[in-house]
Amino acid sequence: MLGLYEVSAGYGKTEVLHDVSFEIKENGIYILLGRNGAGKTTTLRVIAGVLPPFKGKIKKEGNIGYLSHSFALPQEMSVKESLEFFSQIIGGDPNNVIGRFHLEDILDKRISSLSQGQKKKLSLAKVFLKDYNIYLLDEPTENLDPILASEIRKLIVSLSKSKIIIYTSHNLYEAREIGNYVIVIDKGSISLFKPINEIKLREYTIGIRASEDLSKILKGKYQGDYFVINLNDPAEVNSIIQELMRRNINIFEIKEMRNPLEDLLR
Ligand SMILES: Nc1ncnc2c1ncn2[C@@H]1O[C@H](COP(=O)(O)OP(=O)(O)OP(=O)(O)O)[C@@H](O)[C@H]1O
Repeated sequence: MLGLYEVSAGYGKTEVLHDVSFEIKENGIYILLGRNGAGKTTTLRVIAGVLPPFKGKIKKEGNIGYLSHSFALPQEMSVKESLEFFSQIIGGDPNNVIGRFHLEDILDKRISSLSQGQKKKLSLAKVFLKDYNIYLLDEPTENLDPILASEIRKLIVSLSKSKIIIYTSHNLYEAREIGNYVIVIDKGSISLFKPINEIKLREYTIGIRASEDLSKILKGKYQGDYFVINLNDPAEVNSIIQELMRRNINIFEIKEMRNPLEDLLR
């Protein structure tokens, strides 16, 4: 369980979060969305306890693992030394994370010489050294190659059955793929807190490039080369493809034109 009750917070005299309230009782992945500077990182910092709020109450049951955006790794240590150091402080066995986060080849490298993605892998390894009840993950897949990003998403999805995970991301496709709930923060205030399914189902827009004029066959309109169709459910794509194939129309391309989550940030 995690609850924020009329929490205001900021830096110096500047208030960044204004009366933020929400309660999380169910396990799952809560995607925290918002424009740059909206207050996502500040929200996570307040929950993690590294930034004391100006006012309000925070209730947390269980321990918290925090993947910070700006976590300072010990630059002079090697990857291996840093993992041993973290495990002495917070517990856990480095051997359990070395393979999981593909750190084998960089164990002897100094942290100061790592790429951004390698640093991210190490920061993730630190968070997953130990088992927590609540995970706060600030852009966990940023700077990762697509293979590792996909593995991290799978790991997070499998964990989410028994954990509360708050996840910030600017990747709306990723958010849609793995999120159970979406929390939108707009200029320091919560503007939406909803199951992601309800948002997914609202509208789905695809564009089709094909060998024939589709306006005589389907409901929609042309935008450039693409015939654009609004669907209520992504599964409707299947019947459209079948219909076009039945008419011997060649489909060159089908793409998603707009992600419904985008609308939440406007
Ligand atoms: N250490 C700090 N000192 C002063 N102001 C800060 C500090 N950190 C953040 N801010 C300000 O607080 C506001 C919210 O920042 P925050 O990092 O929480 O936003 P965010 O939603 O995580 O943004 P982004 O998507 O760009 O990472 C911004 O206006 C930012 O300039």
